[in-house]
Amino acid sequence: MLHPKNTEIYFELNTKAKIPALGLGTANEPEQIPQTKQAIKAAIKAGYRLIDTAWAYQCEDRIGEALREIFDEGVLKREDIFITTKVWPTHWDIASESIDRSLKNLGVDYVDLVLQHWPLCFNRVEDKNGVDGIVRNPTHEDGSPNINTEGDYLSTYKQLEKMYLNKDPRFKAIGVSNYPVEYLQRLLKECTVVPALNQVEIHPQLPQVELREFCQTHKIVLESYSPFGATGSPLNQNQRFQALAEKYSCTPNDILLAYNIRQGQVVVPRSVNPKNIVSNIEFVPLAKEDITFLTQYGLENPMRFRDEPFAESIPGFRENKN
Ligand SMILES: NC(=O)C1=CN([C@@H]2O[C@H](COP(=O)(O)OP(=O)(O)OC[C@H]3O[C@@H](n4cnc5c(N)ncnc54)[C@H](OP(=O)(O)O)[C@@H]3O)[C@@H](O)[C@H]2O)C=CC1
Ligand SMILES: O=C1O[C@H](CO)[C@@H](O)[C@@H]1O
Repeated sequence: MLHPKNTEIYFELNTKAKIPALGLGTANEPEQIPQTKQAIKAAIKAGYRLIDTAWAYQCEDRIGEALREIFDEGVLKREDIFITTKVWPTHWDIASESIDRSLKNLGVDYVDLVLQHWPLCFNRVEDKNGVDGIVRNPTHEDGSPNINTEGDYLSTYKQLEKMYLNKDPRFKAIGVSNYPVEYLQRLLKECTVVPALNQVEIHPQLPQVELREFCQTHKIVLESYSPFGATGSPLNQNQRFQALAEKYSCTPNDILLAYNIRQGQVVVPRSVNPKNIVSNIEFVPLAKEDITFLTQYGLENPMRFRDEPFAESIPGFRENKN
């Protein structure tokens, strides 16, 4: 049977815009940041049309360089690529400035989606070695996160909402990231614009069943980050996923991508390896019973791979750490 490639599948946001099911993640390790430009070019050549980035990844300028060269070739235009960027908690009270900075770095007039990166407020600490002169993850002397205790995490989304309602031309849709159900419930009570998307860690060992049901009810697209368990792709070593890969004659990574895409979830695997970038476009028709099996396995053996000390206060983040 003929199947589409992952890059040929699109989902719909509550704005009616189409979002590709597969995108390229760009939270590269610091030593890999210089490889971002070639990774973007390899991905676009392979058919990717979604780039997931953020001010905090320190690679938006390299994505901008790649896009300039791609657009100069004259085959693809800005509107052919879906770009997501995010507002980091250091910019929780200056979301508009953060968007300006990202657009300048990326060299584009607008992004398709802007997300609040984390429901947290950091104090801004200046340091010439920081990102644009700002410490990305500020901490106190004892190492604990330097949270602005007066700040309200919902304030960032409210700023995005106000700009969106004023038809700000710098972005087409707004959303959130790392929001648990409790925070979404509060957001829906206090805001009128339903987030188009919530980006969270999702894979068979963190199936996010409750969040998934909530987002489905409210027509919020879920997007999976760390689909392979982050750096080194540790999930592809899991024997259960390897056994399923044998059944479908594919790789465990293909199973992990299909787990999301087959459930209507956008997925943004990261790679700077052109071979892996190309291989990740292979679609696998993972059957319903195998998705159920994987989810059940995850409910019994939950594991969160992206552990951030600053996320301790967010409901759900303390449990199941790798
Ligand atoms: N909103 C948020 O808070 C967060 C968002 N994200 C987003 O999600 C993206 C993905 O998550 P991330 O945590 O980076 O990690 P992933 O789960 O995507 O794993 C990345 C690792 O998988 C490897 N890999 C990729 N493809 C293959 C393959 N086919 N076979 C074997 N190994 C492979 C990569 O190595 P190689 O380069 O050698 O291919 C890399 O080491 C991020 O880049 C970012 O855009 C991530 C974390 C938090
Ligand atoms: O999106 C993200 O990626 C990083 C790693 O750079 C993580 O902290 C953040 O939420």
